[in-house]
Amino acid sequence: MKYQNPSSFSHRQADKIGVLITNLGTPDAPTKPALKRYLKEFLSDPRVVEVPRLLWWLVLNLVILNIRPKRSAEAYASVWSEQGSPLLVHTRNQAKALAESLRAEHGEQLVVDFAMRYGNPSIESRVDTMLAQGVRKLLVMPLYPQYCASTTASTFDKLSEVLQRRRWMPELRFVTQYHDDPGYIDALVNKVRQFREQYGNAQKLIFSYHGIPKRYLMQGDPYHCQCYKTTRLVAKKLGLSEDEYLTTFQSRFGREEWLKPYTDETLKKLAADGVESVQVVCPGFSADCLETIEEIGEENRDYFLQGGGRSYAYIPALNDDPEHIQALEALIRQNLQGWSLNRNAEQSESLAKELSLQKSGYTLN
Ligand SMILES: C=CC1=C(C)c2cc3[nH]c(cc4nc(cc5[nH]c(cc1n2)c(C)c5CCC(=O)O)C(CCC(=O)O)=C4C)c(C)c3C=C
Ligand SMILES: [Fe+2]
Ligand SMILES: [Fe+2]
Repeated sequence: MKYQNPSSFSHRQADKIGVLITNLGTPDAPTKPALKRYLKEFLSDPRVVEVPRLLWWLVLNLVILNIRPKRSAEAYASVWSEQGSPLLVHTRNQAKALAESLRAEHGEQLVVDFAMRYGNPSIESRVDTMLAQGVRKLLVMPLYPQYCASTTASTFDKLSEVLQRRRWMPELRFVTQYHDDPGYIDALVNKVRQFREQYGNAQKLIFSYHGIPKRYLMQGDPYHCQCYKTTRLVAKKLGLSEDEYLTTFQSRFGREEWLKPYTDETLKKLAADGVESVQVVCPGFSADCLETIEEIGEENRDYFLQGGGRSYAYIPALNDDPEHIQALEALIRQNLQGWSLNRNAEQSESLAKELSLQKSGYTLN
């Protein structure tokens, strides 16, 4: 069937509102075959690698997927816990905390879940579960504070690809960014403050964001500007002067130029210039993952300390900190406005009355 319906659909279901938070995704296991599957899906996305398809197919399948999975599997193994990949664990906890606080107020009418753009749990599986539960209004919120076509728009592509194959699509809302949201900014400010109260200050606070090719910025992607604005708002609230903080970009991939200054080169230079202490915060990552724990927490620490620096600290992501959950909850409420959450009994009735199938002689499976 070209257009599918959820198998458990029933006209007797009351309408529900769904909130789906998403993140990038992660391999199913820290192994070479799992990494090959994950990287193939991720790096085949034309929103991520904007290169002519045939050329990229050859490079990806003949070179990258024969080299990278082994190296990446080793890196993932170093951050993996008993519960799984950090990104999966934190995102699951975020969804659980949001479900608890939102459902405490709105009850069964609201369904909260999470999905991953690549790998599992897939957007397709979670959207189908929601449709089967009777979700007729769906709010999707990718946990990328700064908009980027490679992440935010790619999530929308996937969502619309799934819904293109469904008979009954829900009403839809999609959050594209929250880089300057006051709740998000305050959560970051307090995270840095609390860290500094406990461990003391550093000469420099580095705001490190995931990089993208510079080409994407030149072609109009607002990501770079939104990163700088997040930094500026946080630094201002912290009362930092211009020489006390920096914005940098990490996680380069491939040979072309990415957004500069690069985090690793900056840390090497700071050490060489005699800076003794730095703290690094990664506001673009709503959850700790390989790129923060291993790349910032370990690899870049080594660059700085081996280059002559004396003190290096990574300030963890907001993860499921109560203040982060509150900020996300406020954003969700804001975006649910007008979707009546406290419907009266009459409105909550199912479609069973209007479509009295038995009476008209139809049966639906
Ligand atoms: C190839 C190009 C890539 C672009 C463009 C890119 C943009 C981008 N990525 C994130 C967030 C994350 N990326 C993560 C891992 C990761 N990213 C790339 C490549 C690009 N990212 C690769 C190949 C990998 C896999 C890891 C590896 O093999 O080295 C992660 C971590 C996932 C995890 O499981 O822990 C996140 C999160 C953003 C926000 C972004 C653009 C703004
Ligand atoms: Fe990435
Ligand atoms: Fe900019």
